[in-house]
Amino acid sequence: MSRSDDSRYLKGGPVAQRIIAAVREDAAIATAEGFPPKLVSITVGDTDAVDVYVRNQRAKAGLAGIGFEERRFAADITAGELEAAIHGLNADPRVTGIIIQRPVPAHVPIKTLQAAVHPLKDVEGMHPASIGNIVYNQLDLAPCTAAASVELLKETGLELKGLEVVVVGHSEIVGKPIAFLLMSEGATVTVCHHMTRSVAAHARRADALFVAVGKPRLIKADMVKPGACVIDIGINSEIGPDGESRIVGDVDTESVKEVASWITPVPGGVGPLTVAILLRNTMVALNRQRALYRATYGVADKLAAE
Ligand SMILES: NC(=O)C1=CN([C@@H]2O[C@H](COP(=O)(O)OP(=O)(O)OC[C@H]3O[C@@H](n4cnc5c(N)ncnc54)[C@H](OP(=O)(O)O)[C@@H]3O)[C@@H](O)[C@H]2O)C=CC1
Ligand SMILES: Nc1nc(=O)c2c([nH]1)NC[C@@H]1CN(c3ccc(C(=O)N[C@@H](CCC(=O)O)C(=O)O)cc3)C=[N+]21
Repeated sequence: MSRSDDSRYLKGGPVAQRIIAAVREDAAIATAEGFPPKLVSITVGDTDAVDVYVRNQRAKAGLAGIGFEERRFAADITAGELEAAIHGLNADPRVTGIIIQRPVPAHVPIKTLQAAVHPLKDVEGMHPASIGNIVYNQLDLAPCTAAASVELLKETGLELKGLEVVVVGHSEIVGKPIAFLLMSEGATVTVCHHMTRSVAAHARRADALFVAVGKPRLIKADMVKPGACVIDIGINSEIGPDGESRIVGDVDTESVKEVASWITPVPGGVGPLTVAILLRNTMVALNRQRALYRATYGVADKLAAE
């Protein structure tokens, strides 16, 4: 391999910084015009991956000039109480965006919660109506992790048209939207899941391999085509050799980086970009709300003046 280790790592930080700088400018203008953006996060129960995400959301929202509020609920809250809380946030004009952190406890139907978020405040693009947009090739507000993963693939400069892509994992929030985004870009997409007969056989054909499963070191070097781009989406907590808790992805990075031409590190890959895109989506939501406001009250003002 002629390239240095470092150039093989596809880092999310620099792309995230560019996005956050642009969001910061937009947020400052909107705030000066009387529309300060604000994101509300809903967490139910306790999960390590969610804690990392929320901590970074708070920090980066602060940098971008977006208000951030975390609502934490006990794991035994009822679905009805959660829905009521979401309806309250829908009705609050100070709230721009709502994100429901996954997973939620098994007794709470996640789809009902996602459908309760008003589509104009759906900064993750998880309402059924929002998911529909990416099927129709309207891509300006897509689920954040999926958008982040595809954006990192684009950083390689690879031609997406006709690219052989394999996605391992088909969750509604990561695997499926990645497949739709890539189909929109002209890639040929294969999606694997736990019933796939041989994930390895598919993975070895991929020019770009996306992995979102939640199993440390699931993807080993012999499952990767030489020269491929590997996007590791997993965020798993484990205890390292030093006895400290650490975050690892779903790919055995040490061995795979010897075969792949590009690999996203964990931490430092998809994660930071996911946070940046969540903030960018918050501004997309704000602009849609402002457009509706203008269309509704702008016309009313004109009528009143006539
Ligand atoms: N970096 C980021 O921004 C984000 C990271 N994540 C991380 O990504 C990972 C996946 O998250 P998420 O999609 O929400 O997880 P889910 O548990 O919802 O989905 C996991 C998927 O992996 C599939 N799967 C399970 N075992 C295998 C296997 N042995 N081979 C192939 N496929 C398998 C499952 O298939 P089936 O349904 O058929 O069982 C399912 O489609 C987690 O580590 C999570 O923490 C998640 C969101 C954002
Ligand atoms: N509705 C919903 N949407 C999600 O997108 C979602 C979710 N629920 N539940 C939890 C998972 C996990 N997730 C992360 C995103 C960024 C980092 C992140 O910023 N990681 C950094 C930081 C590492 C650190 O600070 O230690 C990194 O990978 O470099 C982590 C985890 C989003 N998820």
